[in-house]
Order: sequence, then structure tokens, then C-alpha cells
Amino acid sequence: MRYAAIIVAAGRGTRAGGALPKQWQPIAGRPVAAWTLERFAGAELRILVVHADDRDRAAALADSSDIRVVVGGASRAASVRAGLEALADDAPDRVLIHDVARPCVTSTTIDNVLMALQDSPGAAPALPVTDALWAGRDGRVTGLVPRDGLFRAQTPQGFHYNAIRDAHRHAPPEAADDVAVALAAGLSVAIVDGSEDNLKITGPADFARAAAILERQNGH
Ligand SMILES: Nc1ccn([C@@H]2O[C@H](COP(=O)(O)OP(=O)(O)OP(=O)(O)O)[C@@H](O)[C@H]2O)c(=O)n1
Ligand SMILES: C[C@](O)(CO)[C@H](O)COP(=O)(O)O
Repeated sequence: MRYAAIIVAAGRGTRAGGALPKQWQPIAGRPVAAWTLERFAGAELRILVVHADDRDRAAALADSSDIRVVVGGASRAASVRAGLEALADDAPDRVLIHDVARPCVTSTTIDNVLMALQDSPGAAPALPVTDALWAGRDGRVTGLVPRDGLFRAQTPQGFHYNAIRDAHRHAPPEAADDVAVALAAGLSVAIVDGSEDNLKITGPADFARAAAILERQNGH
């Protein structure tokens, strides 16, 4: 089954800070984006979606003929759509859409998504919420929120390519993830096991967390 990977990397990493957007900052000796790209080396084609200002940085990482650099958009959804349209002329059967900011994703998670796509038009990894949930305002708890049936979504979010391409063509630009786009188009999405290692580098403290996970995963 042919699958392509779209790695969305056109964000500016505002919450993470630093001299460069987070995806270009080094962890465990390499740029974040290099680690993430490597995790999807099993894909037939990898589309790296970047900000126009980062094309040169991305080209330096595109050291293989199966990596294509595409310019993204002003929202994550717009960047995903740019990646999907880049695949339209030679459509894959399946597509996995992944945040560049999640460099610690494992082959187990990727394989779980691919396997679930044998029986579902969509599949994505998630973790059940295990902490109590509160509502709060001005530093005070204002209520309790039931956690039953709630999950913390991760990526890669995988789909039958034609279905998600069509869904994104009609999606609102503010969709937080691709599962939201899929559900809006009436697609069924299976939940597969996520991993606490599959963190998204969001704030400054996440770089060290991700580096420690990568070093453990690589036996250092
Ligand atoms: N216009 C955008 C915005 C986000 N992303 C990507 O979507 C993923 C998840 O977004 P987030 O973690 O919020 O990254 P940033 O938008 O860069 O972070 P911030 O909100 O702190 O600026 C990231 O891999 C990011 O590069 C993208 O490709 N295009
Ligand atoms: C796509 C995502 O990683 C799933 O948890 C998340 O929605 C990205 O959120 P962000 O605010 O764009 O980082």
C-alpha cells in the first residue's frame, strides 16, 4: 500500500521562543525537523511543508529524492492543504499528516495508524485523559469536567488520500487538526494507541524533554 507523509513545518514556533522557529533548532545534535523527517523514511514520498522564509533551510534537509519541499499557509490547515495538493498529480493511496514538532514519534505509532487504515478512512493516535479535569477562571476552580471518553490527540493523523484531500478542499481554515476536518466531512476516524514519548515541542522546556527521549530511543 503506497503511502505518503506530509510533515507540516510552516509554523513560527512563537510559544517555544528562541532565535529560530522551533523546527530548525537543534536537539540531540540535529535540527528538530531532521529527526522528524527520518521517522517517516518508510514513506514513498515525504512532503515537507515550510514557511516561505525557511525554504533554504528546508532544502538543506531535503537530502533525498523522496523529499519534496512545499510552501505552506497562514494556518496549520492551510499548510496541510498545500501538502495534499502537492500530491494530487500522483495520488498515493494513504497519507499520514504529522507535526514537525513531534520528532519522537515511533515506528510503532506510525505502523498502528497504517494498520488501522486498512479498515477505516481515517486513523489517529491519542491518549486517554487520566487526570481529573477542572474548569477555572482567575486562578480559581469553577467546576469539574467529566473526563470519560476524552482523549489527547497526537499525530500522525492518517487517511485515505482522496477522502482527506476532498475534505480539506471544503474545510474551514481554523481547523485545529485533520481529524476535525475529516469528521466535518463525515469520515470515520479510528483511535489508535498514542505514546507519552510522542510529545509536541510547544514551550521552551519541551526541547530538553524531547532530547532526552531521542537519546533514550537511540540507546545513548
Ligand atoms: N501556519 C502553520 C502553523 C503551524 N504549522 C505546523 O503545525 C504544527 C503544530 O502547530 P504548533 O505546534 O502550534 O506550531 P507553531 O504554530 O509553530 O507554534 P506557535 O503556535 O507556538 O507559534 C507544527 O509542526 C507547525 O509547524 C504549519 O505547518 N503551518
Ligand atoms: C495537531 C495537534 O498536534 C493534535 O494534538 C494539535 O492540534 C496542534 O495544535 P497547535 O495549537 O497547532 O500546536
